[in-house]
Amino acid sequence: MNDQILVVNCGSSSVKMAVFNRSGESLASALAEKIGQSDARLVPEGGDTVALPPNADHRQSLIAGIQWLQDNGHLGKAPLAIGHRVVHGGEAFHQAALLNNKVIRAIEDCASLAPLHNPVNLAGIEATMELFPRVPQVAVFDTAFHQTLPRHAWLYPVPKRFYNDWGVRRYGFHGTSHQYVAEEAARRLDKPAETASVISAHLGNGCSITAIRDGRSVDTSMGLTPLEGLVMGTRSGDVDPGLFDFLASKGISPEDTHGILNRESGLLGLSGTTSDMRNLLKAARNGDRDCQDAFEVFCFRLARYIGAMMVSLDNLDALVFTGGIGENSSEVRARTVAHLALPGFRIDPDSNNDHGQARNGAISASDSRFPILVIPTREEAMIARQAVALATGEADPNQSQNH
Ligand SMILES: Nc1ncnc2c1ncn2[C@@H]1O[C@H](COP(=O)(O)OP(=O)(O)O)[C@@H](O)[C@H]1O
Ligand SMILES: CC(=O)OP(=O)(O)O
Ligand SMILES: [Mg+2]
Repeated sequence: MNDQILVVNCGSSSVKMAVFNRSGESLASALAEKIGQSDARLVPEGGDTVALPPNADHRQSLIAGIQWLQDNGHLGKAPLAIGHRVVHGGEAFHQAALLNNKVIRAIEDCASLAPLHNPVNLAGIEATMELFPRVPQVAVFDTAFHQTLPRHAWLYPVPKRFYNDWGVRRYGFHGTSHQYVAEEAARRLDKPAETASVISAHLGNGCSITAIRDGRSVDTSMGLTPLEGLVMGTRSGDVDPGLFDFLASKGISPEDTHGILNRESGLLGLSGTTSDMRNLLKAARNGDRDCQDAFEVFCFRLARYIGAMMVSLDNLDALVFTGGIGENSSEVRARTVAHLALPGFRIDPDSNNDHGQARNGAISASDSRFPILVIPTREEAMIARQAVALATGEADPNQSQNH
C-alpha cells in the first residue's frame, strides 16, 4: 500500500509542498515562490529551478509542483493522505479535521479574519481535491493549539459586542510550530510534554511567541490576525491603533495603512531595503544605520515579549528559539537575551554560534536561570502526522492533550 503523505502549505506568496512516509521521514519537497510575479518559479529540493508561467497563481503553482514531484518519482498517483496547513480555524477547530463540505464551509467562514491566508489555503484544497478525489485530505490549523488560551488572554478590551457579533478576539497562529517545539523541548529535558512549561519564539517571515504551561498554549503574541505582536519581515507587529487616524489625516486611507502595516513594515519598513534577516545582518555589519535600527528594534521587542510571556507561567523549563531566524541567527539570539539579564537568562557565547550544536541544542550559560534551546521546527512533519492519524482513523498521540 502506498504510504506517502503529501503536505501542502499555501502561504501568501509561496506554496510549500513536501512528501513524507508514514514514519515521518521527509522524502522530497519543493517550494513555489514569487507567486503572482513575472518570475514565479519552482525550486525543488535537490533539483533544478523551473520557471513557472509568468504571474502563476497558487493553483497553477501547486499543480506544477505536484506534477514535478510525480514526474521525478517522488509522489505516486494516490498518496495515503494529504495534509493542508490552514491558517485560520476561528473557534470552530480545536484540532485538525478531515476535509468535507462542512469543514470547507467553516474555513470559508473564517476567510474574512485571514484574508491573506485562508483564500489561498482553500485554493490549494480545491486543487488537490480535483487531482486526488479519492484521497482523504486533512486541514491542520495554525489557530487550533491556541484554543486553550484563557479568556483573559484572548479577550480584547473593546466593546464586547465585537466579539459577540463578529468573533473579534485574539486567536494566535503558528500553533503547529509552537506545539512541536514545546513537545520536543520536553522530550530533550526528559519531561512528559503535558507537564512542560516553555516559551517558544517562532521567528520566520512571520514571527510569534507563545507561553506554554503544562503542554497547553496560555498566551501568544498574534491576535485576531497574524499582524499583532512581534516585528516581522514585512509586518509591523504592535503599533498604536491611533496610527490609523493620524495617517488618515495625511490622506492615507485605512485600507492603505492596513496594506502598509502588512507588507511594507517590519524589517523591510525600517531598513528600507530588505525583509530578509540574513541580508539585513550583512548590511548592518557593514555599517548600514537603517539595518542596524531594524535589528535593534526586532531584538528589543522580542525580549520585551519574552518578559511578558513569563506572566502566564509559574515556572519555565526552557526558552526555545525556532524558525529561519531563531534557528540560524546567533546575533539575534545573543542581542535578545542580552536584554533579559534581570530575569536571569544568560547565553553561552561558545555554544551560541552559527553552526553545529547551536543550530540544534542548548545555548544557555551554566549560570542561566533557565535553559535556552534552539530547536528546528518541523511544521510539515507535524501536519503529515496529523493527516495520517485522521485519514487512517489511528489516534494521534499529538492531539491527546490539546482538549
Ligand atoms: N543564517 C541565517 N542568518 C540569519 N537569518 C536567517 C538565516 N537563514 C535564514 N534566515 C532568515 O529566516 C527568515 C525566513 O524564515 P523561514 O522560517 O524560512 O520563513 P517562513 O516563515 O517563510 O517559513 C528570513 O528572514 C531569513 O533571512
Ligand atoms: C500566520 C503566519 O504569520 O504565517 P507565516 O509565518 O507563514 O506568514
Ligand atoms: Mg518556515
